[in-house]
Amino acid sequence: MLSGDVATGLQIVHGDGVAPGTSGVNGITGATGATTTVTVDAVSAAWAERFARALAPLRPATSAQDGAFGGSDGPPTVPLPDSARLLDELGLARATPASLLARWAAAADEVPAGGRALAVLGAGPRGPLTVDLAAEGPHALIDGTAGTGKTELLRSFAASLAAAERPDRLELILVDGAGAGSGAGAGAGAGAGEGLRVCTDLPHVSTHLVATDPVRMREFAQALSSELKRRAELLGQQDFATWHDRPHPDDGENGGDNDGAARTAGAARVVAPRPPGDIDPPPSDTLRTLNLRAQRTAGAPATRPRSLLPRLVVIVDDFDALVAPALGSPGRPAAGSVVRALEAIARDGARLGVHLVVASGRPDRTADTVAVERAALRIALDARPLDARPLNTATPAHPTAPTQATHATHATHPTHPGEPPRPHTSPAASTRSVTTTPAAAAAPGGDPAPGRGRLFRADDAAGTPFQAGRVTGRIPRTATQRPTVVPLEWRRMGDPPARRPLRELGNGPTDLALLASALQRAAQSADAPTAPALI
Ligand SMILES: Nc1ncnc2c1ncn2[C@@H]1O[C@H](COP(=O)(O)OP(=O)(O)OP(=O)(O)O)[C@@H](O)[C@H]1O
Repeated sequence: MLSGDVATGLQIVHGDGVAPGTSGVNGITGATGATTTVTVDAVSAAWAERFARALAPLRPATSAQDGAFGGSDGPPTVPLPDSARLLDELGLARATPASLLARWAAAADEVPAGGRALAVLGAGPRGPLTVDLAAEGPHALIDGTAGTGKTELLRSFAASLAAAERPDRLELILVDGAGAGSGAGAGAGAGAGEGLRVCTDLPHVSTHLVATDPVRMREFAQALSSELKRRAELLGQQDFATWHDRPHPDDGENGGDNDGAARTAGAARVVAPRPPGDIDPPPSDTLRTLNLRAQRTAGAPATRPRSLLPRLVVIVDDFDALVAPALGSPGRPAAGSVVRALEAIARDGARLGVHLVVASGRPDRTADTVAVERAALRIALDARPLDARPLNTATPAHPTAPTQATHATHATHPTHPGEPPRPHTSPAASTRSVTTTPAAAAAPGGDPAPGRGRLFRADDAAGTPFQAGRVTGRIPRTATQRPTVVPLEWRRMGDPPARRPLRELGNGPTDLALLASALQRAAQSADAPTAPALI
């Protein structure tokens, strides 16, 4: 019973819950008479409302009601937006060098040896959805039919990896497996048709290969294999994190002229760091292995301390076009060598601090590859909910996940021109990839939104839905003070406030350009050298 002008007097009457009308205290029915009197804090209605709203989104950690409250098997806690801006999900709506430096500094303090490999994929049911390649990978696979947003997600992957860690601790290598400008998504929006090239201004990117020139492709494959060898020799018996965890007396002190033999006692021979790449421009349009590092750091020291062994993430678009190149495609003669180098990463990369992130539009061509088999993180891009997909495509992504009636889709592999016949795919292999037949891209009742997907971690067969963050959208117009009115169900009262729909500036710079510029300035002021180009 609450009394007083602002209801601060509280009398607890201990009742027995019996029928109404029996004797009680102060007219309380069903009470036995025992009372406790307390004085409660006076709070204003506004305070109470704020408190209630703050509590409303909280859910029991484990509860029988998990399903109702959006536990892992239940409905999403927050409905996914139709589109998401990567910079918002990163908390970098105004990407500034200072905000990036703060992030990198936090990473240096908190992260286990070897540095961060964190990527924000986009908006998930409980806020930004993040994957950690170091802890949950080491490798990731993105499956999706044409136009579902694979290239854009790879770009966002690269951008958010870069936002999380300094360029001297994280290096990115980009491969456009089908050549830039191919694919159904090549026609619209900023960066359309450019493949991963739009990411080359990120200071973390050392090398960008477009798989159209056999000579450069072979050079690339050889250089990548040499890099793995260099790392294996440098690390000896240790793994990447252990190596970084050990004291490095020459770190940053003498520019690496001491090969660190003492600190790596017991380690194998220490090999020279990669030489910086040449500074010649790419000889032709189709031959696009850019020497980015040399262009950006003209005048920088030619080598870096040997102890600077960054984590390396190799991001590959159109992996299927490398595995089964089309007849007559210019890169076809050398595609096998690139695939073999990538597969060496899939096999040995974990210990060497090298990660592989591949996107495939044709799981029937890539399901049997080591790169796909070793991908512990799997992303299926498909706009429709799982229950709206044909049975043979609604496949649990992870090999250890229970399988459904899924074997029909890829029961046989087409043999591509020039390829030896391949063995009949086992049912298990056919469930390794997550995507769908080409027809699955069309949702009933309209086009699916690109970027809608589901992340499958090793221990999560059901997967987590998300809307991929877009990073090549134009910087949105600045916010106005106009109120936004949105209908809200009462069950959603505790959700974070709805965001105003984005209105992009027609021809302004893209978010990616904004972020890359801020990253470059941050890298410069942090004196964070990046790896030399691979070739
Ligand atoms: N997360 C996203 N949000 C909004 N639009 C997106 C998103 N991802 C992709 N798009 C748009 O969808 C179209 C196709 O995207 P993208 O090229 O990344 O698809 P894709 O799966 O790589 O296609 P393809 O296999 O044909 O190369 C592009 O116009 C792109 O701008």
